[in-house]
Amino acid sequence: MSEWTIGVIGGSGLYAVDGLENVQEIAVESPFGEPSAPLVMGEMAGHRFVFLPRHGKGHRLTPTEVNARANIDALKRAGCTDIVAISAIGSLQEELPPGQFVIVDQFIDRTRQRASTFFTSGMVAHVSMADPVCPRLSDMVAGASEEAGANVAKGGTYLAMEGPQFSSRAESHLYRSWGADVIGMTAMPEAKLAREAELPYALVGMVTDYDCWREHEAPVEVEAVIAQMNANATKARAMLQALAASLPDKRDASPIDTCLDYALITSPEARDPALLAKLDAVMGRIHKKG
Ligand SMILES: CSC[C@H]1O[C@H](OP(=O)(O)O)[C@H](O)[C@@H]1O
Ligand SMILES: Nc1ncnc2[nH]cnc12
Repeated sequence: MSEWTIGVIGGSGLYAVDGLENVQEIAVESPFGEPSAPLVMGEMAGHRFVFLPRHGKGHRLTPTEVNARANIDALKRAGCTDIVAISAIGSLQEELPPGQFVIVDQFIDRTRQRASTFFTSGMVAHVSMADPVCPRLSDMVAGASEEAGANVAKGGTYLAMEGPQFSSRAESHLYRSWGADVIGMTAMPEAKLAREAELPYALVGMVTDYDCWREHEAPVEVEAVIAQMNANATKARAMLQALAASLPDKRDASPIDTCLDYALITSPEARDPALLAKLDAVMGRIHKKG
């Protein structure tokens, strides 16, 4: 039996996956609020997959409204061992054209209106975000993306903006000057929360547009993003099938599986029992240890 359960967070244009067997839709309750949608659970090539459309059924939720805490908590409750997130991204670099897949490995977080930690007053933790994605999972999704026929850039810095409006040209130039390669509105705080929940996370970004920094080109509009995403979505689905086919049954431990061992700072007697109860999934491994 496979030791992997891959949570898949589908972004704009990817609202379902292909090839799942024994599919069940389950509404998972989270103490952090409502996840974006019920979880779609099934199997591919003998491995469990759990799919969640980030913006909800019919793309109801703005990037700010996506409850990333509830989503990550629900995926953890559903037994996910790892998370593959998929996102539409704007390109800030000439050599990353629409259609290109970028396996993101760094972030600049410019979001400002989102709950970005599970660990609030009564249970404080400081996880490392120096290396914010899982290298093993990122390598696997890079290989699977190539197998699906995509042009793949391994590594890239993702600027997370609040949205929902796209950037001004001045902002787009500023982010380029900071060394950002791609831009989106959702992978933060998602990646931070995955790390707090001890879930290895990889982000497959699919370039849909050149944002608005190219002075002589029309600025990004949703219509163009969706048209390009529809073209990319077939490859994204094939990438997931290639990933399933490439996974061994055995899952070696990742250092991310136990990263809270170095992150919790509140002394046991100062911990808030009510918050600890809410963290029964996020800190499930530590609760079990007693
Ligand atoms: C539809 S354009 C902007 C929208 O697309 C991206 O969503 P996701 O990351 O969920 O694929 C971007 O972050 C914005 O939310
Ligand atoms: N240009 C862009 N800016 C922010 N998010 C995006 N998602 C896709 N394209 C984008």
